Amino acid sequence: MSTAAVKIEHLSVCYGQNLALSDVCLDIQQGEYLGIIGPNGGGKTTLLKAVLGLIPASGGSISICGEKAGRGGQKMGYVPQITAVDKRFPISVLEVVLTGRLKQGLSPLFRFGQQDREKAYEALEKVGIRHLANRQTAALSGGEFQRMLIARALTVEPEILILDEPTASVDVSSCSQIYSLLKELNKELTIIMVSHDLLAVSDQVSKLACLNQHLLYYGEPKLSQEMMVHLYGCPVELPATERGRLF
Ligand SMILES: Nc1ncnc2c1ncn2[C@@H]1O[C@H](COP(=O)(O)OP(=O)(O)OP(=O)(O)O)[C@@H](O)[C@H]1O
Repeated sequence: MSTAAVKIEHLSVCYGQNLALSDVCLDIQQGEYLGIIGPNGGGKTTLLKAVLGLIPASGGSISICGEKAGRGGQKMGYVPQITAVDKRFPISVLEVVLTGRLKQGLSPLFRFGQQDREKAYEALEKVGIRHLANRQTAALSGGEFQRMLIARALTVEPEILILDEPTASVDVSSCSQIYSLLKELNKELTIIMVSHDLLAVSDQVSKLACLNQHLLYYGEPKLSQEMMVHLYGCPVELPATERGRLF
């Protein structure tokens, strides 16, 4: 049997006295496309950050392809949830994508090399915005901006792509383009995506996790009204495609 891409065992994470995650166990297989849903404050971002080794576990453990999380050399690309951007900040698309190549412990004299530029252009090509390389980020649409962030994550040549609400503030047509791109990338990469978009989650992913401090569900991407009440504490309008296959 192959090693799990991400193995989470009895994970808990606290911020001071605030318990954000409690006893979460999850085995994410290589090649999986996992969607994570849950209410605001349910611990979704915290789970992603713990997997990335950005915050410590208070209890339990996480391993990535058999290695303890947080060790150097683990191939994960991260598309963070960006809620506010200062549009006046003068930076081009290529410059943002290149920041994905930055490593820890850089000298002040560091300059990006030819290989960094090649990787950045390759990533831009992959997400379909190479032609925007020299454009200022302030002049991008919401969908183009998200593609740029995905390109940035791809420059580390990840085996696992982790995305936190990649379609927040993106219109319907750009959303569907981003989901097509993710489907394509999933042919080569394991994907873990947090989303509030229930239609996307039920339609796009291969596995679904429902998180509200505890892991309430992990399995086939089917949504039920019972599950929604359990997760959100009230009935939720399910997408039309889901209503047709309620279980
Ligand atoms: N840096 C922090 N310091 C203290 N508490 C935090 C910190 N980050 C998150 N929390 C708390 O941890 C809990 C989980 O937050 P988290 O951001 O992981 O939830 P989420 O499910 O991603 O929420 P959302 O859907 O709103 O993005 C919340 O109660 C939040 O207030």
